[in-house]
Amino acid sequence: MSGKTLYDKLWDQHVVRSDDDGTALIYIDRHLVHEVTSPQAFEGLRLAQRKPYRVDSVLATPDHNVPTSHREQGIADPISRLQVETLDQNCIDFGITEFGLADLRQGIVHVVGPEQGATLPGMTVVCGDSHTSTHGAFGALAFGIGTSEVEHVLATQCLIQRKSKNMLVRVDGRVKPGITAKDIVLAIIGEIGTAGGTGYAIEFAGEAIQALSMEGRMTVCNMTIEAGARAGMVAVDETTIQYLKDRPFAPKAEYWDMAVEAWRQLHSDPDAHFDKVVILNAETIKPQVTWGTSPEMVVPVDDKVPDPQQETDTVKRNGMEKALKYMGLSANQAITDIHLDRVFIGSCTNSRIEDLREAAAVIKGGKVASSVKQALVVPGSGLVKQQAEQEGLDKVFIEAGFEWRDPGCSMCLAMNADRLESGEHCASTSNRNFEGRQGQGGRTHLVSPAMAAAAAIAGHFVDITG
Ligand SMILES: CC(C)[C@H](C(=O)O)[C@@H](O)C(=O)O
Ligand code: SF4
Repeated sequence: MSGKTLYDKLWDQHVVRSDDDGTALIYIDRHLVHEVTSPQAFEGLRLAQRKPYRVDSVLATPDHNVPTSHREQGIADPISRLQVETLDQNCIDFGITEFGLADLRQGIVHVVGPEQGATLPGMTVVCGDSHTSTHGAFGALAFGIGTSEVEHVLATQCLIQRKSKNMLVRVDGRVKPGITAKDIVLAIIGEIGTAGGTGYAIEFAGEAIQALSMEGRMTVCNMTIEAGARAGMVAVDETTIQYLKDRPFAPKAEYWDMAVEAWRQLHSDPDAHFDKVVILNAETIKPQVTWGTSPEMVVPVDDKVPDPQQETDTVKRNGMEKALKYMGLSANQAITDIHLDRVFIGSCTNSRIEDLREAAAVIKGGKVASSVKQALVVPGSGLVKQQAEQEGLDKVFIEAGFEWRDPGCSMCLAMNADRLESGEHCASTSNRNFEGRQGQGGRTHLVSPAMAAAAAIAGHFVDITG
């Protein structure tokens, strides 16, 4: 019998009951909650006169609808205000810990969980949000769920699931200087496509992944959902353990030692079987830029916008033509000729301290190009913001002409005041570039924080490694 993958181990440790039809009831250790997908779930609990099964497993924070400036004025948009106030009230009524708008610890739920040590190795972590895959970076089984499942987990601490197949994405070798986790994951999606991971749980491994910090691993796992897989994960190692030590929700004293011992088992066995294996060479990865309306429409910055005429598959060709039209780009145009109207550094993909450091390092001394209407830096949490300010990063951004905002999802999606106007091109460190994602008619180019910062200064994309 072959050994177990990391995913097999996490799955087996949480099965409460398996049924012959292939479904299983699994136990959930951590439930993260935000304002968008929770109101009906709490309403369901109320109607059924239920209480949360394990209230200390739940942690809530508003993120999608929060303003990122002038918070003292409250939330202007009535729908956004209602969502945030409803979360506050639900957390009070059900006794749930919430980092509200006025709390320094508030931020994007996928930044807040790990930062607090609320996400730990070996856990099952769910949230009514597709980017819950982020938390898999800690050797946890983490995936997004729908609102009815949010209610189910609140009420029972369990979920009915079907086990996925195992996929290994191995990135061998070391990346070149200037290449970040974002470039790695965009290159992976460029390779396997947005449906490449459908039906699989992906484990990311190899020298280039092991060499990443926890922030980098979170960036990679964050975009697993963009590769079609609900869960992505990385094995536990010293990097994981060091990151978690002394975090507020992490175990303390003798419990810490016991936990670390158990966490060290959280890796795939050498003889584990994967249903699919994809291998990339880190040395060949260049800074990535998306040119289209899907994360798989990505090329290296020194390349050109692809020509649909060269595509033999008619479905793909039509998709490319449609994307080029929406994006206002022409075939064979150099990526470095794409001019930017706005720049957004933020989102649960790239708003952690390291991301801000990388962006600031590129800016040093430079000024945002006069052709760029707006360049935003939105830290992922109040604590990230505070840390960045202690390091003086805010000054680097502000002096260069960036706006230094308060934490939230911001321009990642058009659910708050920060958005693109129709036709505008944006260099964005977020994870989705679908039509209208950052505002109706807006044109998103997904890049790393360093690439976004360099584009803000130049006014167009530049090869930061060239
Ligand atoms: C609003 C929420 C349900 C959604 C998600 O699930 O991912 C959002 O976070 C997104 O990134 O599109
Ligand atoms: S930052 Fe963007 S991707 Fe992340 S949870 Fe918020 S809206 Fe979703």
